[in-house]
Parts: sequence; structure tokens; C-alpha cells
Amino acid sequence: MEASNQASPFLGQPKKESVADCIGATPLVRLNRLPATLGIKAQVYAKLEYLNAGGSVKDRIAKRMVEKAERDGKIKPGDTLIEASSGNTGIAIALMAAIKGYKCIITLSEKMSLEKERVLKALGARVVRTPAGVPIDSPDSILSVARRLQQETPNSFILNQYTNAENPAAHEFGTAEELWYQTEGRVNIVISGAGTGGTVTGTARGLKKHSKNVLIVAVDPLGSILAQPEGLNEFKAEYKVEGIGYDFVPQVLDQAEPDLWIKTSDRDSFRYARSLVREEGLLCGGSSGATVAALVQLMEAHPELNVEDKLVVVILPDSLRNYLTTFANDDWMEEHGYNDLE
Ligand SMILES: C=C(NCc1c(COP(=O)(O)O)cnc(C)c1O)C(=O)O
Repeated sequence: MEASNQASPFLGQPKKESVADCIGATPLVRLNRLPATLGIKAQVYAKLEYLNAGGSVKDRIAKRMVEKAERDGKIKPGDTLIEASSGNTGIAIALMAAIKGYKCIITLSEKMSLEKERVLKALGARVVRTPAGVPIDSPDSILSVARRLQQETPNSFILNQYTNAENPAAHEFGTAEELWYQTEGRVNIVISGAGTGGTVTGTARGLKKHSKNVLIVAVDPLGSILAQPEGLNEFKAEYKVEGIGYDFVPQVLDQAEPDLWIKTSDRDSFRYARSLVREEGLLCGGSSGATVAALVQLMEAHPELNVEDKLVVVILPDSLRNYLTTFANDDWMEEHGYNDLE
């Protein structure tokens, strides 16, 4: 019998009362080969949000939104949770619904991967697919269809990640505090993609309480309109990267909170996501690649930041496993004109 006072490698992992206790406290892992390949001298660390229980950063907001709505008496087990999502928030809410005994309906654009739909259905959610590329105020948009379903469904509730204060709060009081602790207060730059904008807004608010000097960089895909100044959004195009970018500005996004906005292409998002997998072993999604694409642009535009004593965090929101039939697949890459990428 080993002496009980010997430090156990599992000390940091006490038993959990439910899988909801496996949300947050995600690892912060140093990148080694990719920065060298890219000529980046700064220390680069990745926040592995795909290691949350439901496989994405959105687990954090789903847990907070559900628990707050329960405390406020707005929902109770047996009710139906309805949400408009690009998939990960849907999965996260469906996971909370599964463990707490709610029914769940998720509206999901046809743009989003089959993998996300299958995980949603495996969790017991009903998935209502909506046409891709319709404006958010269209009656066929994920938001409009979710609202219609809520009006038609007794005892149903929309938590609404686009307006719910618990979205950015999950990052102000969770993600940001973890990053400050994990970097021992030495983080200089954080790069985060923007979808609802909850991650970048909340993380910025949280870190700036500790230090006004932390540079917060928000990433918006070419074709989206979230970036500031507005002039950055002139290029209009469809984009295939999932989870970031919108054609409206969600209420939870404070566009003035990030210090800098950087626009990224699908090509670079998929290129660098594949590099993160192949050079760092990080099984991450396309929007993770967008943060590295932004990092490359940042270092090119501000070489004074590309020095060894700068510590950069890139937030990797979800998993490669959401995209095995899309950018992770060489045939898909060739079909979409990216056959020149590794
Ligand atoms: C808005 C949703 N996802 C956000 C998201 C984001 C952006 O996170 P926000 O905190 O919503 O800005 C980045 N990457 C991926 C893969 C994502 O799924 C959603 O899943 O409904």
C-alpha cells in the first residue's frame, strides 16, 4: 500500500458529481514547433477549450445560462430548451439538458457540419436545419425559427446566447481568471475568435481587471461584419469556417472591448488548424486556425511584439472531430481549392 502522503498525480482531479463538473479549468499548453516554423519568437500558449465536457468553449456559457435560469425560476427539468446555434452552444445546452432532464431543440444552419448534427442527436436533441446564408432577420434564419418554435412549444425557453449576460460572464469570471492564474500574471496578448463575441468580450473584461496592458486581439473572418473599424468589413464573401463571424452584431459583443480586430481568410484558418494538428498534436477546429492566422498577421504588423519575453495566448474553441468530413478531409480541401495546403 503506497504511503497516503505521497503526492498523487491525480490530486488535481477529485471525483466529479456530474460531467458538468468537467467544464472549465482547461489546460494551457505551449506551442513549440509551429512558432518556430512561422518565425515567431514570442512564447505562444494554446487554451484547449476543446477539452471541455461537450468539446467546446461554449460548455462554459451553457452551464452558467442554465444554472442562472434555474435560480431565477425561469426553467425547470421537463421544460424544453430551444437555442439558435452554429452547433457548439447547441451541443453544450443539449449536454446540460441530458444530465438535468430537459428536452432540447436546436436550430442549425445547413452550413454547419454533419458531425455537430450527429452529436446533437446523440444527446437527444431535436435538430431543425435552416437554409445557409440567409440574413439573420429572415424568417428562415436560425434565430427566427427558434423564436417560432418557442412560441409553438409549451413550457419552452430560449436561453439566448446572443443577449444573455451569462455568456460573457462565463469568460470574465472563468476563462480570464484561469488564464491569469495559469500564466502567473505574465500574459501579454490574448487572441480569440468572435462569434457571439462572448469569449473575447468577457476574457478582455476579466484580464483588464488585472492589467490594462494585456493586448486583446479579436478575430473576424473575411465576409463577416463584427470587426472595428467598419472599414475592415468591406470585403463581402461567403466563408466556410464555422463558429466565428456573423452578419449582425450580437448584443453580448462589445466591439470596443478588444484592442485590435484582425480579419482572416478561410484558407489561412484551415491551413493553420491543420498545422496545429500536424505540428503540435492539438486536435482543434477551423476557428482555432483563425487565431493562429491572426497571430501571424499581428507579428508581421507589429514586429516589436515578436520577442521572447512576450507571452501570447491563442484560444482554441473546439475540436477537429467536428470537422472530419470538412477541412480535416484532404478530398474536401481539394474540392474547395485548397489542394496546395498540407
Ligand atoms: C456561437 C457559437 N459558437 C461560437 C464559436 C466561436 C466564438 O465564440 P463566441 O464566444 O461566441 O464569440 C469560436 N469557434 C467556434 C468553433 C464556435 O463554435 C455556437 O456554437 O452557437
